[in-house]
Amino acid sequence: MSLLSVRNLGRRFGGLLAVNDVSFEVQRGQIVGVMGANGAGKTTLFALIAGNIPPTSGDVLFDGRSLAGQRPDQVCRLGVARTFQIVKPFGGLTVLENLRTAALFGKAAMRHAAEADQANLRILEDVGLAPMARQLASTLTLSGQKRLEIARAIATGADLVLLDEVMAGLTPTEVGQMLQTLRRLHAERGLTLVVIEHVMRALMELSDHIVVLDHGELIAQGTPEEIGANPKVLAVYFGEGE
Ligand SMILES: Nc1ncnc2c1ncn2[C@@H]1O[C@H](COP(=O)(O)OP(=O)(O)OP(=O)(O)O)[C@@H](O)[C@H]1O
Repeated sequence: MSLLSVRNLGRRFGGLLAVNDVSFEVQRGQIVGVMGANGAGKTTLFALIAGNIPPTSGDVLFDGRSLAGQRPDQVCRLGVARTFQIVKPFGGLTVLENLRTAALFGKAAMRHAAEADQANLRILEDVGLAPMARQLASTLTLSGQKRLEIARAIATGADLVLLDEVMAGLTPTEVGQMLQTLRRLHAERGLTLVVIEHVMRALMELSDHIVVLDHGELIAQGTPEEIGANPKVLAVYFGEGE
């Protein structure tokens, strides 16, 4: 059984079909990339999976269970966590304190702050933020804040983590480092990842499987090699093929 099944999912905003009859599967342990131009519906797709907004049609199954009508906190407690494109750490709290709520109220459901801190320090080591654990989150660089966002999603104890443009705005060196971090987290923590990214080369390197959205519709899916050679994808990105 797939860990995540997106089934004929749709979301309308007034006259606009932001997500239109989208279906795909994510297997446990996979890294699935989501590609698409600005406004293609990628972030709306994440918001629908994570329960931030309800779908107008279709369904999402997580581990065989429908997420329809579930609030974000309920979806999180089932084991799905997401990051946000615009990072919003609690700037007045330390990096470690930022992770506490996630560990106490997410699927991990830890009972005590000390227990949460111990587990979260290991996560901070994995994302390269351990030296900044006691620093205020507001003092982190953009790359650091993106890493904190990832750490917070993992601290919930999620099996499935949805990463929304965690490489946007990073330098090429930082993108390389982020790819290494994501691969390590995936391998060592047995996470399943769905990754939205505009940095196409990075997405091609990282993903086992890629889905491509265009104007809300899924126009292609397959391995990175298949997507790189798909005429519909080339037409959307480079105005060639077809
Ligand atoms: N709350 C909303 N109300 C009305 N329209 C919305 C809302 N959220 C998104 N949209 C519209 O839905 C479409 C898809 O937006 P979405 O943010 O999902 O695209 P995206 O692929 O994530 O784009 P980007 O790469 O720029 O983040 C866009 O036309 C957007 O303007």
